[in-house]
Amino acid sequence: MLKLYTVSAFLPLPLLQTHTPKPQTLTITGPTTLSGHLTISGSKNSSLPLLAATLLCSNSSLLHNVPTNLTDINAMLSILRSLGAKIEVDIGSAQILLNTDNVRSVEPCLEEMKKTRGGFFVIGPLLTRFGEAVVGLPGGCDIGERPVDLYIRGFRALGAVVELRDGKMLAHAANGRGLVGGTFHLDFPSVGATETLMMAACMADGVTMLSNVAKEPEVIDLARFLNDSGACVYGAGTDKLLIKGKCHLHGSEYVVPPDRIEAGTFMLAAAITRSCISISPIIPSHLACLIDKLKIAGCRITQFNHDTLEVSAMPTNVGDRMQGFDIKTGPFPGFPTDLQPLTMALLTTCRGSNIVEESVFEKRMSHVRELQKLGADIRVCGSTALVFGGEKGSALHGSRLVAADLRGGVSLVLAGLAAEGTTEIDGIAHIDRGYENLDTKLQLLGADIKRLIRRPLCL
Ligand SMILES: CC(=O)N[C@H]1[C@@H](OP(=O)(O)OP(=O)(O)OC[C@H]2O[C@@H](n3ccc(=O)[nH]c3=O)[C@H](O)[C@@H]2O)O[C@H](CO)[C@@H](O)[C@@H]1O
Ligand SMILES: C=C(OP(=O)(O)O)C(=O)O
Repeated sequence: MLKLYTVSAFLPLPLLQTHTPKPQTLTITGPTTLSGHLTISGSKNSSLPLLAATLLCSNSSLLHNVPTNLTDINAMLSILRSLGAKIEVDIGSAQILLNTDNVRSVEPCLEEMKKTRGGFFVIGPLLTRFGEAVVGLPGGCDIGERPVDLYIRGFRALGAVVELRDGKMLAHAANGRGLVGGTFHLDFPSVGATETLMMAACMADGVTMLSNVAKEPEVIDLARFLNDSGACVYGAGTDKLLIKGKCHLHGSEYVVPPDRIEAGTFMLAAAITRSCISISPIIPSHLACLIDKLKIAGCRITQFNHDTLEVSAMPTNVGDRMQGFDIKTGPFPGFPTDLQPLTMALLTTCRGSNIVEESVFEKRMSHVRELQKLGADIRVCGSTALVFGGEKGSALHGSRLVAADLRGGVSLVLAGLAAEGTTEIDGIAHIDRGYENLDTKLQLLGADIKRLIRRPLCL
């Protein structure tokens, strides 16, 4: 079996992928210096629960600034369509119009469910709207065990009978009618469980009190959309939610905010390449932790207007030895776990021995082995990594790598931008789940990065 490679500049992903996409490879030639301005897409992790929440709303809902060129978003749209939702996507204006009035099914397509963790959000709206739901257990990045115990116990607190069977969660209202308000304390402030239980409680009969909930900006977005649609959700952004159930929610319009993780990714890209770029729109308070760390490293971060940041990591700002720093991930407002692998890539090029502690997911270290192939000196013990940059930071060199998950995959792209020579990265379907046109955006900033489609040739 021989393989042929063909080059394509930018391949928009089809809206509905009915076929298995051909394996693709990113090839990066470094080291690169980036410059210019970049527009940040709408947030994937806000869009996914918002799309699910439209199952609670009568008439049409209109979402603006949705990152429509993500496989995660397209899998979510397929899941909603499999339930009977009518959906119109305007790719050019990043708008999605949804009407779920004709939804009758409580069991979304199992195959589509396997493609995205976000698809599991539909269980909350389905259970509260129809009194029952049968939903495949969530997929998503392989970064830990990712159990669903908080969802199960939360639904039970709202009067549901829940069991796991044949890779699915089966839930129905114990009273045969619908969910009822209840009280539930989350052992850990899980983002997905908070959002799912919030949606379920919106149409439960009575008042629900959820404590130790997630405070992530995406939770606040969902609460805003639900309240705009007639729900009564109080306390979003604090660790307690009080939700008064309503019999009826109506459609509304919502503008998805910029993706804080994509913004952080490009800030780190500027830092690792010792470049100066600007990005907008962003909400600086969503990135406070990263901004603080980059300032410690010596980067100059300047805010223009309310939504534009310039990140300068030019040698004139940071010297030729960027200062390292330690990080410990945690729920918002802590350091985002989604930026941990990318920050680790930067730290390999910084001075000193720096500690990266992953406290949210127990298995989010798969990028380490690949970064080591580039010459990085990293030692891992459990969920903690020690990154040795030495006096100057490691000098990375190109290699052939495999992305094993979304953010781990993009950490390899960042390292490839800084490495001497050519880096090839396979497994980029993981990256396409969560980054719109990453290669095209980096090209616009001056990176030498190409997407290759691998066509196996059988002789
Ligand atoms: C689509 C989406 O928004 N994904 C984000 C969401 O994932 P997701 O919602 O899956 O992450 P969670 O906040 O639920 O997970 C945090 C921790 O809680 C644990 N847990 C969760 C639920 C449960 O029932 N039991 C349990 O033990 C998980 O195993 C993990 O260790 O938040 C994560 C943490 O910010 C981000 O990395 C993901 O990008
Ligand atoms: C882990 C992520 O996504 P998911 O929760 O969908 O696996 C992510 O966005 O980094």
